[in-house]
Amino acid sequence: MTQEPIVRMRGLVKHFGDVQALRGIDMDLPRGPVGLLGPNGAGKTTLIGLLLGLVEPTEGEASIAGLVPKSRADRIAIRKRVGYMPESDCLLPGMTGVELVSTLGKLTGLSREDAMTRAHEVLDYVELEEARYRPLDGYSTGMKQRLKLAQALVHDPELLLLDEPTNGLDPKGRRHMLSLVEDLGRNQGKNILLCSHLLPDVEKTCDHVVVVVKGRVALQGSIAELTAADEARVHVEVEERQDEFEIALRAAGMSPEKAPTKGLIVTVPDADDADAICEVAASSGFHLRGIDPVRSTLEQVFLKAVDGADVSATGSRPMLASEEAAITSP
Ligand SMILES: Nc1ncnc2c1ncn2[C@@H]1O[C@H](COP(=O)(O)OP(=O)(O)OP(=O)(O)O)[C@@H](O)[C@H]1O
Repeated sequence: MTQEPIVRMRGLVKHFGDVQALRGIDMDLPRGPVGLLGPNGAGKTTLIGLLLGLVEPTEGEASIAGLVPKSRADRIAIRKRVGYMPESDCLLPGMTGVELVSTLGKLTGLSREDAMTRAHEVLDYVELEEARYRPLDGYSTGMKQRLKLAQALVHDPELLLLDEPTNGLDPKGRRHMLSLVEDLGRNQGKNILLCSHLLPDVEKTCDHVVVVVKGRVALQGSIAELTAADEARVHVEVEERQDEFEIALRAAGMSPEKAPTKGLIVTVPDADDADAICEVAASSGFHLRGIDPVRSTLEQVFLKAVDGADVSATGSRPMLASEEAAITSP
């Protein structure tokens, strides 16, 4: 049986004066960890604001687990069922970590005792051990980000909205944050909407992706399906004499190209039907080392989706895997 989508959006439009932040979003968000990707200004934060009832739509409607943010009663119910980790600093100066998390837990409707018990549990989870008793003003950026995640988790919500959780983190802090998000989605079965402009973050933690460009959904689907084997292309390697094999393939009417590292990429009518390549190899005495369907990377899928949109300026589009080295190298 297919599960109900956790979030539904129908005809969502949002204008800020002349700015058309969202231009008609229709989307059913599946359960599990979902990445919300898009260039700066695409409308991601506006979408999250609409889901939380912090922003009113100009047109259309959104719902979370059947609850509608524009209804006041539903907004209160949504607060109990949704955990929100904002991109901006939301921490109250002067408080200790445990005071902040338990206070925000009470605001979601937990009793004093439950809020305190849960605060300790989630602070353990994000590894803020003894730091929990220190004023949060002295926390490092990484500790503050983990504290923000802890407050989003305190009431064990059904849906987590995480807005740029790795923002400002050094490589070690980023790895730690991603391992927590991955654990929440993959091992603890949390529904997550991870809003990010970092493509590798989404690739590591999410099963499903939604790409928003200029206020519209440019692409959505399961990452496995979107990057599934390209039906028409296979990667071929021979034991030796690759150049001669390439010539033999051309003579047989195919158009092989050199693969970026080694081997050849050959376009065939169907990736499962590589018989023609095997026949060329057998008839000319080449020993095949392997024939594998070519998979797309999320990076290629993303670039295809935003084709036509202006993604050329550095910093105005999600970071690609090839650029990840800069943020992952120690
Ligand atoms: N309160 C507001 N008043 C006016 N314009 C706004 C407001 N909030 C957002 N916008 C505009 O709406 C558009 C979408 O903004 P939004 O913050 O939702 O994008 P985003 O995808 O989250 O971008 P970023 O990754 O930079 O945070 C932008 O052009 C932005 O300038």
